[in-house]
Amino acid sequence: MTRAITLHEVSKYYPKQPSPAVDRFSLDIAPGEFLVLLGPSGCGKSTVLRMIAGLEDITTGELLLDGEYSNDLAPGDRRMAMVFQNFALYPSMTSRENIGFPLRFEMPGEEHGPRVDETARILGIEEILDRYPGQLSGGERQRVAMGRAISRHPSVFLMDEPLSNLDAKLRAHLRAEIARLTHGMGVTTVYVTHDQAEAMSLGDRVAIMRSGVLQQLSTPREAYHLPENVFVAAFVGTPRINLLQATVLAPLGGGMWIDFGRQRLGMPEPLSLDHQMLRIQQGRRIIVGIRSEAVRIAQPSQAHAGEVVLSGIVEHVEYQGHESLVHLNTGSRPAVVPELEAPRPAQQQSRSAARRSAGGAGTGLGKLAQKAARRIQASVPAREGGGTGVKENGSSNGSANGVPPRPTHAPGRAPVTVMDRPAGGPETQTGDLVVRTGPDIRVRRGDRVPLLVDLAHLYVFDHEGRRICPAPQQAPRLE
Ligand SMILES: Nc1ncnc2c1ncn2[C@@H]1O[C@H](COP(=O)(O)OP(=O)(O)OP(=O)(O)O)[C@@H](O)[C@H]1O
Repeated sequence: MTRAITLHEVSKYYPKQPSPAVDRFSLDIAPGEFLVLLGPSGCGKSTVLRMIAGLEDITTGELLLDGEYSNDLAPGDRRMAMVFQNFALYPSMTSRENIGFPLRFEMPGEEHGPRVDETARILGIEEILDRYPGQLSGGERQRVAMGRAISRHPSVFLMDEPLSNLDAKLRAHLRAEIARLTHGMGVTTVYVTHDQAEAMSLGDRVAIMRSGVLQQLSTPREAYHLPENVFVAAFVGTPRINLLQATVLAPLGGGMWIDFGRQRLGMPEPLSLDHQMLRIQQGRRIIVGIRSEAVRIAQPSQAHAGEVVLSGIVEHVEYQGHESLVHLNTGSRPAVVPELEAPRPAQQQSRSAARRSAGGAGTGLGKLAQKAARRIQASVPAREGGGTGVKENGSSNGSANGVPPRPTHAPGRAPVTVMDRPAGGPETQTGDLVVRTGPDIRVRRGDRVPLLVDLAHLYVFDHEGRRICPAPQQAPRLE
């Protein structure tokens, strides 16, 4: 049996925390769907997962399982199995005993052997059934942990960064295995990760979160091609999308340019519908997003229809084997999305990892884990609020043009804070634009090279970070 999960306007307030860890979060997960919760550390992913599991109380809002109100359903009655980052195996039990352990409670008095053997066969771990966790590699331990979840025949898998403790090669391998297993079993899966590549490759859909607020719920393809805001655009995709500050110039006499300061992009006439919509941004600060594959190094004479000309000075070439990434300085000012710039502290475990190691081994849905979660003190840094607009050169929310400020954000939709980064500052030394090229590109540091930008893949975000081009209502559906 597999379940439908609905979260309706769910919020979570932890004691003594000024802002909610999860803020009016709504989501429908279909039976058998693989849904990924994606976002930076501290954005509330694990809290959502734990509320679904019943390990965390829901402060306001509703959880429905197969349409039934389930906020108060005991964790053990939800038929869900959890897989954690730290494997959570009992060190004094063999793999066989670890996999069979939850069956003592699920199938009391019954013979567990056949169920354990069946699970081991699915996972290809028959050979390690008689070994202890200390005698297993990280990948094998995680397979055993998954075995323990699978053997229960749950109706839902809840996976909290299950691959983060493994090296990159093993991660990629197990990722494929998880996709195969969960789809094969048709079990509804909710998977938490901060790794966008993992989310993109695994999820039927991804729910991208920031500061407790759902930013976008879509297929991975739509998140990449039609990001709803600058945060999603910057979070999804490697290398990160180029984000440049600009102004729209649209004089009454005609013509339209996107002005980056030292260079301008001329919009071809007649203006497309999307570009006509940009006219209302005349004089305002905008953020332009250009993916690195939407620019090529080529002479203006080679431009196709829809390509416009820029130029840049080569700062650095990153050789990647199958391609090269050319870092260029176009003299523009990059826009910074604060939550994405701060690196994940090396020493600090993710909060969910800290909570899990405090909880120790177990089935993950027991009282022990619940108590351990509550022991986590409010020692984490204060989070930013829901976002108040753009921090750039004192420009305000459109009121300078006589336009009244926008109302505060709709439930669950906070504007995205974007910060100014001065041109010519230390950051621009590594280039403000990254262009993807073939591996054999012959350019040297200091060369000025001509660039062609494909306008069909140009994103424009307003000063609050919302995508305005392609216009939300015009965007073609991808599926
Ligand atoms: N028990 C708690 N008491 C107080 N605040 C908490 C508690 N657990 C989590 N938080 C706060 O709630 C917010 C969301 O935490 P959560 O662990 O859900 O984020 P996350 O996105 O899963 O992060 P990570 O990837 O680091 O695990 C954070 O700001 C965190 O500080």
